[in-house]
Order: sequence, then C-alpha cells, then structure tokens
Amino acid sequence: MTISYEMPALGYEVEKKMQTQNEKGSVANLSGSGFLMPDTNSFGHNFRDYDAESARREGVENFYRANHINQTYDFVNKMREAYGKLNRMEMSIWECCELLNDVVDESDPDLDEPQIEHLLQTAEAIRKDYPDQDWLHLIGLIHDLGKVLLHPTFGGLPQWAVVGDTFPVGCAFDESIVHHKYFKENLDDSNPLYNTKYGAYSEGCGLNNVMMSWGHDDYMYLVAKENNANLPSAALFIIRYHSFYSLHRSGAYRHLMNDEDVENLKWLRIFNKYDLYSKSKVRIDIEIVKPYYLSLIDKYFPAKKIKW
Ligand SMILES: O[C@H]1[C@H](O)[C@@H](O)[C@H](O)[C@@H](O)[C@H]1O
Ligand SMILES: [Fe+2]
Ligand SMILES: [Fe+2]
Repeated sequence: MTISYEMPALGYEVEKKMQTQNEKGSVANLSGSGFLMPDTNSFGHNFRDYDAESARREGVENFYRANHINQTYDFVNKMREAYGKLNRMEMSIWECCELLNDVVDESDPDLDEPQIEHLLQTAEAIRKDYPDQDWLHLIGLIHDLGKVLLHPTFGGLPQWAVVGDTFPVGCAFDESIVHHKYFKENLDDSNPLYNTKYGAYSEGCGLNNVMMSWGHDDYMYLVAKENNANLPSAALFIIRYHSFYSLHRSGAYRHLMNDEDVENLKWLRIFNKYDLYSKSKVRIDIEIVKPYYLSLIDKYFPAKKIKW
C-alpha cells in the first residue's frame, strides 16, 4: 500500500530560509514552534565539526578512515545480498529499541550516549513541532534501528560497516564527504568504471538505482519495506538516506535524483533538523512515552514479530 501525505504548511519564508541556510551548510537558529535548536553540542562545539579538538575527534577520524577504505562497490553488493535476506532474527520494533541501549556510535562527534536516548530525543523533538504527523514521530524512533547490526547478539559488525555518513558507491566520491582524503585508499577510487561523475549510473536514474555505502540506513530501509510497514514513500526515503549528508546538506549527487527523490528530499531536510540538533544530555523518561510509541508501532507495522 502506498500512502502519501501533504507537506504541512511551513510558510514560504521559513522554507526559503531553511533552503538557503542548508546550502550554506548550517541551519542553526531555524526554530519551529516547540523544539529549540541549541547553538552548540553537549561538548561545547558546533554540530558536525569534525576538526574541533574534542575527546571524540581522533576516534571519529579513525572511524572514517576505515569506513572510506573498506566501503567499495563489491563490499556493498555482498552485504545487501547477505543482510537483505532478513533471516537472522525475529523481534518486535520495541525489542530492537531496547537492544540499542547497549550501542554507542563511534562515528558521531556530537553524541556519546546509548542510541536509545537519541531515538527518543529525535522522536519527541519532531512531535513538538509536527503534532499531527504521527508517522514522522515513528520515523524519529526507528530511523537508526539498523545500528542493531553492531550488537553482539546480532552479528557485531564493525562500526565502519554500520554507522557514519553514507555516500554512493559506483561513481566518484564527492569532495563534500567528511574526511574525503581517505578515499584515496579505496580500490574503487582508481577503477575507471567507478571513479567518474556518473560511473555505473546515468543522469536522473533515481536514487533507488544507486548503491549506497552499506550501513544502518539501507538495512533499516530493507527491514521496513520487507516487513510491509504501512509507511509513505517519504518515510522510507528518510530512513534510507538520512545519513547521506553530501546530498541533503551539501547538494552533491543531485544529477542522480529523479522527480520523486526531489519531493522526498523536502521531508528529509525537515527530519534532519531534529535528528541532528536534538542530540543532548537531556534524558527522556522512557516509561512515560513508551505507550504512545507502542501505539504508533501497532498502527504502522502490521506484523508484530519483525524479520531482521
Ligand atoms: O555519525 C552519525 C551517525 O552515525 C548517524 O546515525 C548518521 O545518521 C549520521 O549520518 C552520522 O554522521
Ligand atoms: Fe543514523
Ligand atoms: Fe539519528
């Protein structure tokens, strides 16, 4: 079933402001009605500052080195094939949220809390500004569940194969990608089939036909789609491309998008504000909000046990 939703009226000025600020690479100070965007992250730096001297800087850079060297076209093909079968485990969406209590993301300069905190912070921030878009609250809650691939009881993949920003493989790596220099050691970077602007793709082919580096986005997209979630196409798009910062923040790779991608990107840019700027040390009381999110899971996921 395909469901589509009207874009809520943001007001032209707000939309325009958001667009220009995004193009400049910063959306700070765009405040919705309820969620207040902080100026700095919990370590006192700007969000997504990969050069700022902080306790996380070196670990994050090492993470991206491994990620950029190992994410090749071949590697992604193998992972999609292996994990796309969804024959590893059966559990409910909420059980998966709870597993994320044990998972910390080493690629993130802005957050060192267990991932379940981030899920609830994102969802609750969206809920403040878009009370009527309950599907978007649910996406806040589930967008990072693919990080369960890090969990020891699940498969324990290395961080470089699960988290961090994503990017297309099979064509040239855009310079706007974080720590771009490490792609020099990626085998595809010297392969003439894959190192040109279009590589394996063509103008306007649609992101659906583009292979993205393997990680929690693509995996959770497969989980939601294959388990027949009743979600609109924008929801699946957000899950699948929320880490594709070189597209949604820097505007690279637009030549691969089709018309549907252009529409869905509007929603992704809204979502990103909450995903990024809600990261903080302020904890949400799980027991208070749990019944609400259980009701959303019930509404949008017909199958109670999900295949992972
Ligand atoms: O480090 C973060 C983190 O892994 C997020 O989950 C991902 O969506 C971001 O793109 C990335 O920068
Ligand atoms: Fe993510
Ligand atoms: Fe996230």
